[in-house]
Amino acid sequence: MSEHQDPAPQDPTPPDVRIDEPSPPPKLPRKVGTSRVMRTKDPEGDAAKVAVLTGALPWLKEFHGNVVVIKYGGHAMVDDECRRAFAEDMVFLRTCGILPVVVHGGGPQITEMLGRLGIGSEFRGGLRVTTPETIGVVRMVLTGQVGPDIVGLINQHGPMAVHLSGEDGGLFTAQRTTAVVDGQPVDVGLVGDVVAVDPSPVTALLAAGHIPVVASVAPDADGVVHNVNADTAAAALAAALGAVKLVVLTDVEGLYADWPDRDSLVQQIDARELAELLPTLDAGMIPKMAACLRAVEGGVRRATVVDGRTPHALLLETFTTEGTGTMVVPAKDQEEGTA
Ligand SMILES: Nc1ncnc2c1ncn2[C@@H]1O[C@H](COP(=O)(O)OP(=O)(O)O)[C@@H](O)[C@H]1O
Ligand SMILES: CC(=O)N[C@@H](CCC(=O)OP(=O)(O)O)C(=O)O
Repeated sequence: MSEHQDPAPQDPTPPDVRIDEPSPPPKLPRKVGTSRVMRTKDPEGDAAKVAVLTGALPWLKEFHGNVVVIKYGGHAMVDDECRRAFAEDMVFLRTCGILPVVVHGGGPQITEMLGRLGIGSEFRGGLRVTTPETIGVVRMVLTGQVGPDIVGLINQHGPMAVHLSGEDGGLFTAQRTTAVVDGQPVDVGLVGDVVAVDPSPVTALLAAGHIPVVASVAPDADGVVHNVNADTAAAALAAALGAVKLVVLTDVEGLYADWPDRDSLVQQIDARELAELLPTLDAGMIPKMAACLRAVEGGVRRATVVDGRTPHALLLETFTTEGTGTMVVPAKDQEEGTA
């Protein structure tokens, strides 16, 4: 596998969702502690700091004014330090003129709430078996608990984040789907795939200087609400927004080609190689890697799976050439038409 690549030439988002001049983010309150302190000379330390800052320049140029979709998985939300770091990273991106859009999961939080209500959880092919009783709990936890918690964390830095779900403003239309187990389709109840996206509620929030935070429940064409895997929702939204990048934050270092062999971490993989590997993957990774593939095939230039348990892994991934985690790129002959 080769290294993470240098920035590709600037390539704007499609005209219908393009945000030409992002409005400046709201002014952040001035914090005590930003003044300089006396320190001893440290030329080597200073040179390292300068190298980090100048090394970020090509990436700042590449992403400025462009949408980056961040999938924030429920397993990456459990540690307080990581949650605070995640919120800082969102504000960092927005303050740099990048347009972050968060799509959040909440699988463990849903499982916990179902347990408290005496309802069991079953997953098939990485998807939750969702009964009419379960979908009520999924909707309540994602839109009434996990989403507002993320908004609250980000908004400690200023009133930037706004929550919405796939039900709001016609954002997502779902269609009932099946899981794939041993190559066979399996019914998992009220679980949907995203078959249409109207990104205008999200682009309106971006244009107003906000950070949209999106929950992955969505109505079908008849208005019946479905449970959508958050990786799937993030990929569909990233493609519809013409995002330059999808970053998936999870609880593992990246994709292991030969799970659980820790020597098999994949640094970079192209869409064709991933399509071949996909049928061999275990449950949790199937929707995640299928989502990365879908995003890249939908025109997103890069999709990366990053360890959300490491504070600021997202910044490392975004602003360094080495990156971190696993990066999915278009296959060479697919690269041309890629956004
Ligand atoms: N090939 C693989 N590479 C990495 N992780 C894998 C692989 N196969 C299965 N996994 C499991 O998938 C988990 C991530 O999926 P999941 O729990 O659904 O994450 P999230 O809640 O972030 O969506 C990892 O913690 C790991 O246990
Ligand atoms: C259909 C399906 O499985 N939906 C997921 C939605 C939440 C999610 O995807 O959360 P994570 O990203 O934290 O896994 C679920 O019910 O758990």
